[in-house]
Amino acid sequence: MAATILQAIAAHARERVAAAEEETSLDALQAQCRALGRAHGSPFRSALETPGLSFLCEVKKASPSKGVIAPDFPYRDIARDYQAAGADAISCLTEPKWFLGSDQIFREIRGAVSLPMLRKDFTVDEYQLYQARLMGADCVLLICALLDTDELARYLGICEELGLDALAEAHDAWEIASAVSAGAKIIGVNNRNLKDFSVDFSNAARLRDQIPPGVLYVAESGVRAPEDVSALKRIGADAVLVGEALMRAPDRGAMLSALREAAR
Ligand SMILES: O=P(O)(O)OC[C@@H](O)[C@@H](O)c1c[nH]c2ccccc12
Repeated sequence: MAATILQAIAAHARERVAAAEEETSLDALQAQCRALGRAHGSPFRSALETPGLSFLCEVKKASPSKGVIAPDFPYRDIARDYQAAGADAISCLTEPKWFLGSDQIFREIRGAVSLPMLRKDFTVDEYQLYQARLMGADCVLLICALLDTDELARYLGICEELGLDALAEAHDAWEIASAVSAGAKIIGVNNRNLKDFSVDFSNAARLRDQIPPGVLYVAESGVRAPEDVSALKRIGADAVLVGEALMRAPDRGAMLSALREAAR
């Protein structure tokens, strides 16, 4: 079977971890985290728990399916615009090869806004969880298609120790069941299939009932217009993750305001 792009991205993530470990060992990273102490307060989770639909706004220069989305990429200004227009949290891609993100971009945005931040990367190693804590992330992404239930549970345990929230991302009922049994408290259902990048906007709605009460529910990808937001609000999503539509908008603040209006 031909390797999917997801597998290629994951393999590259493993190489990135190996290269980073040459510089700083896992032990050293863990010691730095201990010195920093556990993060307090779960601001990411709290942002989702507030009544109404929360907006997770993504800072993303490129993607494997679309190539470069934002040639001009004033990422700090973009994050500030999101914050000014009422975003509840920011999702920042740090994957360098396909999404043209970086840890440095994350850190700079962290310094520019006060909103909770999701470090969006392809978690394949616990090393990345400690990295996330040290770059000031409030939440990490755990993609169920890359991790079995035991790994998910182990990573969720490390996140708990570090005081990080975790967004477990699923694409089908089976992956949701895995996330639930691993103990995920925030589950995202992606409308985009990461194996072939096709987007089926009804996916998040169709799988809504699979998410148990008490687990926060994030609908991800393919939100283009106010009516998409209203549809996700109707099914009782706690949050929506919007990337490309905001990144391409000539006036990002105005676009976010229009989307938020549709969620009222
Ligand atoms: O740009 P969109 O269609 O609004 O989608 C945003 C976000 O959901 C998408 O970037 C995403 C969802 N899950 C991911 C996992 C890895 C990288 C990216 C993603």
